[in-house]
Amino acid sequence: MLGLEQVTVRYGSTTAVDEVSLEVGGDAQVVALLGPSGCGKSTLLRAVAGLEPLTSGRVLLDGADLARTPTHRRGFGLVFQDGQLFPHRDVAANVAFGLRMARWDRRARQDRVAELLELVGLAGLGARRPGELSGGQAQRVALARALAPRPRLLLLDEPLSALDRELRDRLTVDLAAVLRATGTPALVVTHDHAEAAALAQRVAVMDDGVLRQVAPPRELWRRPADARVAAFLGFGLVVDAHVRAGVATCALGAVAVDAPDGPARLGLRAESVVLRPAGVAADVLAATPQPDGSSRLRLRLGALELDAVADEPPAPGAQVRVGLVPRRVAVLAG
Ligand SMILES: Nc1ncnc2c1ncn2[C@@H]1O[C@H](COP(=O)(O)OP(=O)(O)OP(=O)(O)O)[C@@H](O)[C@H]1O
Repeated sequence: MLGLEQVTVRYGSTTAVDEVSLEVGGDAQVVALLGPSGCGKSTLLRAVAGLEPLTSGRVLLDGADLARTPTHRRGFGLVFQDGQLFPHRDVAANVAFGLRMARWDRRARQDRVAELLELVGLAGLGARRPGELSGGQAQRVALARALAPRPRLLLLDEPLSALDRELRDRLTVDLAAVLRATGTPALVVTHDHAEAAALAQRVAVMDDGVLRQVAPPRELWRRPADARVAAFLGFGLVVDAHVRAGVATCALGAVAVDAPDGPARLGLRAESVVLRPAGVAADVLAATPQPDGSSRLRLRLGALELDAVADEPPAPGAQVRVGLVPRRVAVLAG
């Protein structure tokens, strides 16, 4: 179990990481660190790896302080965005690198390399050079290399972000399966919501060096801590509502929510709002076609402007009736 206790990293007058406390392992085997560019995600990961000195705070592994343990003695596996494979060694030698360092004997190395290449779906490619691999294959090799010496923790910094969307979606599924299969605790830095939700049991939202919220993905997207976290998670609009007996009433009508009676704030994204024959009237300001044939609408409803999705695109200037989809509406916690 990795434990961060009030970890702070400063560069001169910039506080890149500000008193972050977090646990990785146990029932949160994979934790995703999600946040906008420049919020301090990479700095935190580098601090855990021992590549960045802490200004204050502690990094603990199974209760032991790592302050005096250099990077190569921490037993962590690292994977970066661009793989950073050794270009002059073949795939098998890349995967075997950590095993050589740890003085595994030849036979054990060969077996482990074969096992890892199989695990990441590259069996038979051991003799290839990195230059002969696709981007996706190279990232799989980087993952195999990091996992080979049975690390105590995996640190992944945007491991899939250099890949195109389709490949990335496929590799996300594979990466989740590999992490589950090996049971290795992992801290994954990403700015991709779908990737965070697919990989992690817990998502930590970081902003301006501070952890704003740590929660399982489902809970995070249903109950963001505040308007700032909600906005980062894609809830572009926050509306006031009143809850009674599990039903919230707001400018967009009534919607079932899991919240106590009283005032509440609802986070809405385009997918939260759909056309409903008996819904609330709104004017269409614009309709943008989506790749799947649906449309994204910009609507005006009284003083509000909001986004919605529609299967059939209405003409700009038309009036539509809209309502809310319960499971796509967030209730802000604060
Ligand atoms: N070596 C450094 N010296 C000075 N400032 C740095 C250094 N590394 C990072 N910073 C600053 O610390 C802050 C956090 O940077 P960091 O790279 O951790 O963010 P990030 O969330 O990983 O961003 P991105 O998603 O763009 O990679 C930024 O303001 C950055 O400019």
